Amino acid sequence: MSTRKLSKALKILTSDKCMVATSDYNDFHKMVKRHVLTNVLGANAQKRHRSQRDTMRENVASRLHAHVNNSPQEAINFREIFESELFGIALKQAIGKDIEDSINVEELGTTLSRDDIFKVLVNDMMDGAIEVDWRDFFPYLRWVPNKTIENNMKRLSRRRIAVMNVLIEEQKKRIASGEELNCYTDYLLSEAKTLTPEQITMLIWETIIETADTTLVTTEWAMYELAKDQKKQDRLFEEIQNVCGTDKVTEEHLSQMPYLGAVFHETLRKDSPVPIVPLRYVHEDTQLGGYYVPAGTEIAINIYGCNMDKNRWESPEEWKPERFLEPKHDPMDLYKTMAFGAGKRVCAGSLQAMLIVCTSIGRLVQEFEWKLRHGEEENVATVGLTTRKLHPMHAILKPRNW
Ligand code: HEM
Repeated sequence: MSTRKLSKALKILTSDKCMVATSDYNDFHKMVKRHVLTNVLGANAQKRHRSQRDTMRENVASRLHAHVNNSPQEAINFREIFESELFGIALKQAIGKDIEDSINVEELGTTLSRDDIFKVLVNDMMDGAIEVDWRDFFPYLRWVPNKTIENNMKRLSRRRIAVMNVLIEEQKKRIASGEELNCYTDYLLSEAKTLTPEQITMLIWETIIETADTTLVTTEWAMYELAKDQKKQDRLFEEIQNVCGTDKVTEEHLSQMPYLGAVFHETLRKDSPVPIVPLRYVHEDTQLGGYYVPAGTEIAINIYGCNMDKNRWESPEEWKPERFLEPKHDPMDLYKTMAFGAGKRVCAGSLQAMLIVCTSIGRLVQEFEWKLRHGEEENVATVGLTTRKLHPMHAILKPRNW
């Protein structure tokens, strides 16, 4: 049951399954998953991209300090800063560099700023992915035209491809001038000879959208929970002080900080960023948990439901990192909440997500005391394909002396 079935909207937005995450389970999937792990997301690739993550943490910390220095009483919109820095990492991994100026997209007859590009490549696509075409639910009526949704998806897709083509053309010129960078574009252009230009464009874009969203969602929820619960935040700060002393939190410290790991896992459990695994499609008759599952069945795995099951978790509605400190939990086991799925289609980005989320939370709590803005506690609604907070968290920060 390792293949995917897509909605009409997703078929258009993924250029008919032309991504690792949405492809059928076949040779194409195996090849492109190997490519993304080799150059971007696998353990060795992540070592090579290490300095980008370190730079990101420094940038986030200094932007937060700048805000506190200028307006200490004013609540900060954490998402604005974190999202922008995360997009920077996504671009560096994908095309080798961040976007500093605006770019001219001739095909669209316009010039786009970095924020506009983020919207075209990430936000518009996330919104498009949850467009509901009623024909998905009544396949025997698929012949009835529904041009509004179809045209809208085609427009979004065309804009995304136009922007990606400009970014990739710039990199081709750079490579032709003799400047090579450690990034997915350089790798695919030189190694993936059997892929078409359209496939290469889609695969490069895929790493951008995947880096830019779920990691933000997880970090924002974790900071919300910590800012809401002073005692748990103090406990984490104490652990950071004991382990890091006067050094800044780095990736080397992670294995010595079980409470930080527990904060990560508990956030994935209670605020699962991908609450339902992208639909799996059964391509061969099979057995699952003693049940016969015929080929052609679509399976939706409700991770949120599993993680809120009272028979498995005590008081599941409470955010309690302590539950992950029990000896039965191995802190490096990324799959105890199933937040990253499992099996052949397991998330390829779990290591990157863990490294960025954990070190960011550690550094943010090391630098500042976090308190939610008045009235912020009630803002728990979510919106979108992932569990993005509907209202970005606003917190008041107080620099710590450490
Ligand atoms: C906390 C952050 C993240 C969560 C919770 C998450 C969750 C998931 C889930 C549930 C799946 C489907 C797994 C299945 O069907 O069993 C998935 C697939 C995938 N994810 Fe993630 N993800 C995260 C971060 C990332 C990042 C940062 C990247 C890459 C930059 C990424 C890349 C992928 C890819 C390529 C797949 C498709 C794998 C395949 O189909 O073989 N993910 N993710």
